[in-house]
Amino acid sequence: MSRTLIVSNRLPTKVLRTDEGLTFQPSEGGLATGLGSIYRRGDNLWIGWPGLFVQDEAEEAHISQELRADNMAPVFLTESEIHDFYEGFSNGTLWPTFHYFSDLATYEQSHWEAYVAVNQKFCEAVLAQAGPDDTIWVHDYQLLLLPEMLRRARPEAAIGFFLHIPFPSQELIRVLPWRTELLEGMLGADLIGFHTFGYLRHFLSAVSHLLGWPAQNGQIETPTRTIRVDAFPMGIDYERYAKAATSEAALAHMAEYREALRDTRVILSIDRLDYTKGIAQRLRAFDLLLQRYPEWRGQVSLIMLVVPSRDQVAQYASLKEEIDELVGRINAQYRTISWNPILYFYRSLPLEELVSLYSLAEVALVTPMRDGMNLVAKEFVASKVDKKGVLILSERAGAARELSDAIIINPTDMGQLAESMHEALVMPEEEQITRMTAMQALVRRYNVFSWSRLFINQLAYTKMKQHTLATEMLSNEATTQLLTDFKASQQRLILLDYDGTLVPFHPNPQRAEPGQELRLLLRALAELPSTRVVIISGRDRATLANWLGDLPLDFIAEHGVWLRTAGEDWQLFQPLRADWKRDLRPVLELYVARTAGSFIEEKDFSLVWHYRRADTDLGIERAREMLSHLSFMTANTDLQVLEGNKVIEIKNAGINKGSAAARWVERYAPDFTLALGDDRTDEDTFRALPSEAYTVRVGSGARSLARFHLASPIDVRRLLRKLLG
Ligand SMILES: O=P(O)(O)OC[C@H]1O[C@H](O[C@H]2O[C@H](CO)[C@@H](O)[C@H](O)[C@H]2O)[C@H](O)[C@@H](O)[C@@H]1O
Ligand SMILES: O=c1ccn([C@@H]2O[C@H](COP(=O)(O)OP(=O)(O)O)[C@@H](O)[C@H]2O)c(=O)[nH]1
Ligand SMILES: [Mg+2]
Repeated sequence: MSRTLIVSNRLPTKVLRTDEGLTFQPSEGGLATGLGSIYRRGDNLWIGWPGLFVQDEAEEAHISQELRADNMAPVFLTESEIHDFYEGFSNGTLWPTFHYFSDLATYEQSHWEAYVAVNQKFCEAVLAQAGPDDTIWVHDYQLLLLPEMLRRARPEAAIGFFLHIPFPSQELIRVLPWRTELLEGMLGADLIGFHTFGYLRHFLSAVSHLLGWPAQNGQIETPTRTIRVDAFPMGIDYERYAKAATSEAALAHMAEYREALRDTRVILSIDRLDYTKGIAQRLRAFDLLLQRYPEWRGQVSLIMLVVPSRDQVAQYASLKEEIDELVGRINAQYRTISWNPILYFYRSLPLEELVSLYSLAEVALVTPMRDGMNLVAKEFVASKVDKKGVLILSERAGAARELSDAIIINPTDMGQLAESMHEALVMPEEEQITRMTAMQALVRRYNVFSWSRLFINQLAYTKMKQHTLATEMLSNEATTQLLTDFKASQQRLILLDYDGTLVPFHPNPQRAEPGQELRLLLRALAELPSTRVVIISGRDRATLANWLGDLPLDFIAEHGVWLRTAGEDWQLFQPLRADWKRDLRPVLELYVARTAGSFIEEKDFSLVWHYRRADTDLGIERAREMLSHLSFMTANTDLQVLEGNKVIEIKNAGINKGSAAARWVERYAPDFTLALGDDRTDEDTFRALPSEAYTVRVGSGARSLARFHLASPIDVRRLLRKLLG
């Protein structure tokens, strides 16, 4: 039976070493609490780190056995892995970078090496568990390399990846020395999920700027695969919180707290200790509230629960000191014998106590500087059974995209924060209920179960589409058949596109020379008996002649405008005009001036605008503009505007690679035809050939008229070498 394997750095259970021996406790943090409710459903398995350094094999065996019974498989980390991978690269490099705290980030080669090694360790742990039909769902920034590692070991596996933290602007990603590896690591997945559309957009822009792979309709095309990307805002186990809020235990706690607090009103703040959560800023804003509105002194207390987290990382330890100091100062300044401004707890609490705090508080103050989602905000909403209470929420938490009925604030605007607390404290009950009702409907409906169902279904759908849409890979069997047919044939025709097919793209087109190895290969092919090898390219004839003209090859240049049979002169496909260039060249020049990095290539009977070296987004934008501009200018002429890979070409209509290829078929009547090409213009060739021809599209999984697919120029050359026998 197929299962889902959840893979994350932290397991939902953490093991602690206490005086009484090992104890097992629920983990804190949104990933563990959020997903904790779903993995037990069905026969699923969760693979991850149990949160401590294990001393010996006996301890390891004991922990494995205990966790196994609860559908968990532990990955143990050594002390130095915890230091370099977890505290170092994950929480000292990636966490600050992805939360826009780049100045706190460290860049240590040894931490990076540990990150690679631990991702590899996770890869082996997954491979040891995963059956061929299992779905693998990898989570979060500690495992960015894992999808690609798994992909290499299991090319066909269904692999999903979800990022729980923000994905920042590509300006921050590009600072990372290992940015390429990290992005490529994620792209090993079939489906990549983010909490918000904003994070998704940043990711697509990073992939397009830093790797050069464009996206369309939520899909990224790499040279070898198509990857789906989407936003899936994570939810919570709504009923668990709603039920817990009315449980006997929670009601008992509530009564106890209420008695101790008498009629003091409560503002609540709950987070892991983290500089991204804006805890210190929140304290200063509370101070400001008491200054601006002295009437709240003695009336309102801030209950602040801070859960210990990552205390071995330097910035976390110093933040703890700052908070201690601030709480001390504010309390010392305002407290009275019967009233404490801030009730500060530095520990974690069990669910019933947590929920009774949610119920008790009139206001929840969730004001992170940056937060992937923030589940505390949703848990507060779910726990408000009587629908009274106000949520103050940072616009920089993922949750703010959904919870628009909260009071949305900018967490750095101290004045706004203080005012929002006042506003919350005086908000009429009716308005509280209206807002809370709307938020509850949303949090109840888009809960953690629907979230995971949506992701897993989307992953299955993506996988299915990959199978049905992709042109068949040129398999070993198909290659064997191709070679047999080739040997048996009397007259062979081989049509080879140049860029993207025989050689990879180069940012400067004039630098994509063939090289000695390719030249030897082409010569050997052309010297086989009864074999015509044709270079069929959009390039100008001079360049092709310069690079390959001395070889016994035929040429189709400028997309079919110029033709040359080996040993003869160039001929025009048909008489053509070029006087239109005079009118259109200034238009292209205008776009060159407006698009840094773009340039014009002039051929005898066409003009090409190249934007491969321009900023990717600007290039796409200008290309769109140019297309509409040119379609207006070329209406009712016999010119054609053609879009290619980062180029726009204007040429005479009716002449293309297909019409030229047809001439060769007519002239030589081959009984074996092989055509290879990577671009839209090569589809004309594929269309023009008889159905028994071997047509092969090179590159990504785009739809093609070709019968087969090959991944890259490397595979093309490998195939051509096989023809030599
Ligand atoms: O494992 P730790 O180092 O102890 O840290 C705890 C977790 O913190 C982060 O949680 C995030 O996930 C939440 C759910 O998607 C989201 O609401 C929140 O905004 C994130 O910060 C981290 O991403 C997890 O990997 C950690 O386990
Ligand atoms: O004493 C506590 C306080 C909080 N939490 C949980 O920790 C999670 C925090 O998740 P959130 O998404 O708000 O932020 P993260 O810590 O993941 O960045 C929430 O589910 C809380 O219920 C907990 O388990 N014990
Ligand atoms: Mg090409």
